[in-house]
Amino acid sequence: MTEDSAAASLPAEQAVSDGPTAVPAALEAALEEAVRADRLLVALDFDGTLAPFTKDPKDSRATPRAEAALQRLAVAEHTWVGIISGRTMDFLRSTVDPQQRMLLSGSHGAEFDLTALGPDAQQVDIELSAQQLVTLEVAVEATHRVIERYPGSTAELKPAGVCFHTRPMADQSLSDQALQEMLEEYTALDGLRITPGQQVMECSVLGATKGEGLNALVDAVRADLVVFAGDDVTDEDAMQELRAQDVGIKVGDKETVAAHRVSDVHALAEVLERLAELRERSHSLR
Ligand SMILES: O=P(O)(O)OC[C@H]1O[C@H](O[C@H]2O[C@H](CO)[C@@H](O)[C@H](O)[C@H]2O)[C@H](O)[C@@H](O)[C@@H]1O
Repeated sequence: MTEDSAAASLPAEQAVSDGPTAVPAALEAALEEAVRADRLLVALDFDGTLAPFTKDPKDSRATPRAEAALQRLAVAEHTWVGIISGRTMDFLRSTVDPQQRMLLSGSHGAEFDLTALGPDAQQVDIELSAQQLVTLEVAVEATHRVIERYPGSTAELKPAGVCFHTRPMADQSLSDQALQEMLEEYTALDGLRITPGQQVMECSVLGATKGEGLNALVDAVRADLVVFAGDDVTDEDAMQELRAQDVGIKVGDKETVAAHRVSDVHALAEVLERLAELRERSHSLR
């Protein structure tokens, strides 16, 4: 049994309840330790972790509680908030962090905007070779072929890839079938990194992972300790990079190497609130 599955099996009254939060006891203990770090990075996936799923990807937003906690953490001393997402940098800049307080890694670790650290900070944009552009075009054509066969499915175009969405489809078994067909189409093509997700099948002509995204943020702020949360398969690439002292939190019930688990975006928002509160308190005592 992992530390947190032990915590999850505790009776409700044994969960720590302090003010508005009810964080599992093992996770509460890990957060109390984490806030003692000199340099703390709080790194988060976006969809399914901060934001509930929506039919149209353009509509998704972090929950108000998560957003408020992130803003508190982003202005806390020696504390940085990072977003490591499959979303495009345009979406992260315009919708997730318009106030430019966060470190951003988009397209699953392929692009970065670290200007929250200062005007000279690193920015990495996506540049594709001629061959990669051709591969991307072929992948987009394959996506449209499957969309024609499955009404309701949609495509989300990205600078280095394409995301095939089935959430708008009413019939779950047809949605599963469509995802399988999309996987087969992408697998038949060379030069693609394929990442299944929550009612999406995504491919990219770049091989970057969220593990690389996380390591770049850790290096940029020289973080002693990371708290990372994510819900999906691609987040496991970042979970795998966590060090002994770091805190990994899985959102939802998918398989994970993380030591801790919470049920959904709302439970994660409570954890972030608690983290903000503990970090502020620990600084006020220094
Ligand atoms: O790494 P993430 O921040 O979790 O992004 C992964 C993909 O998330 C988005 O798709 C998911 O959220 C959509 C909006 O709620 C939902 O419609 C879809 O079913 C989910 O899979 C996003 O649209 C993709 O671009 C991201 O790669």
